[in-house]
Amino acid sequence: MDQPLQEQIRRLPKIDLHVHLDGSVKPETIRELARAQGKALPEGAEGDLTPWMQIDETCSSLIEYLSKFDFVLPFMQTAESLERIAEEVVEQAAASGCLYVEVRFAPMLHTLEGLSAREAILHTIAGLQRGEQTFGVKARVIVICMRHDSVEKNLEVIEAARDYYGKGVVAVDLAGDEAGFPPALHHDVFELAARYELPITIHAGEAGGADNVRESIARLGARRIGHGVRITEDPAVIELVKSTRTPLEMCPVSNIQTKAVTGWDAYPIRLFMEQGLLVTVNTDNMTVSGTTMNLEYEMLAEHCGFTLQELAQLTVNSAEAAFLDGAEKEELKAAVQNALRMLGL
Ligand SMILES: O=c1[nH]cnc2c1ncn2[C@@H]1O[C@H](CO)[C@@H](O)[C@H]1O
Ligand SMILES: [Zn+2]
Repeated sequence: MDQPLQEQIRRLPKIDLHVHLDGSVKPETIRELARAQGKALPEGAEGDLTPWMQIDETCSSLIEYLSKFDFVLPFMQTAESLERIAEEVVEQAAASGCLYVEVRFAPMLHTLEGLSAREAILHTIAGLQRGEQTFGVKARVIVICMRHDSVEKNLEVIEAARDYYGKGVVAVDLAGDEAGFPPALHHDVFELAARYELPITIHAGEAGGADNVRESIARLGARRIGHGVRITEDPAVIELVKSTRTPLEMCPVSNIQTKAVTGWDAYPIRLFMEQGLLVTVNTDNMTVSGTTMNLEYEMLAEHCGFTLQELAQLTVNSAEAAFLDGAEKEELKAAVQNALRMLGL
């Protein structure tokens, strides 16, 4: 990529609304946590741990992509590890010029050694707050229900999220194996979330079809959609996303890796923008996908011909789509506009 454009992308303000905590752990941190926690790393994991944590070009599906998370989760079962990793996600976001991040994680995945779901949330918020103070990037939590978990377990997650709503938590989500566990299984869970007036985002239209997006908006009350790339399969769903002004949290590098689309040529981001959808661009998993916000924007410039103005518009969209309330949201929008003005954009 030509140097000046890369440099200009670095200076653009950015916002990451879709980044998983457990998919964004620095490899050196896992080595240090393993040592501190007295846990062995698998045989052969002597040098750089990146290959154990990052997917490569041979990835054929979301299922294969999700297998990478098994490596890190054993080291993310303590208060200290959650706080440190959360803080380091904010550090990485700062390095990519982010003004704001919404970091998501599934508390139940961190309860294997005695932490409760509430404690997992509390410590993740504490880590993000430390990161916010140190690196100057505002950071909030999205609490995830896993698709393969029972309704009872996910109702518990919603209860825990509710306790921290407005105290660091901004929304709830549904993630995991979309093809194996359709949205219909989770009606009761998101009905409770809606009753508590928790904002909802749902991973849909990634490893499943456009119907999952329709169902997530119409039946689960989703206010944003994670990915949504496969709404191309049904014009009526595109229309629904448009008429409800539902922002799409697109994650280009991840979507190419999980084969949600066949390749960059088929990546529908430009199509969605032309159709008037509110599109945002995010990392999904910085370590698993080997990406950063800077790299996502560079890829769009390189493969989809995005100009600097078009990239700037994506950040404006993200500020609009953020799960922040009144004054805080206005502040974020103003910060984006200020930063763009300083760049002459
Ligand atoms: O792109 C994705 N689609 C669906 N599920 C995902 C994706 N990325 C991560 N996770 C799942 O979310 C869990 C909590 O962060 C991760 O452990 C992973 O299983
Ligand atoms: Zn995701």
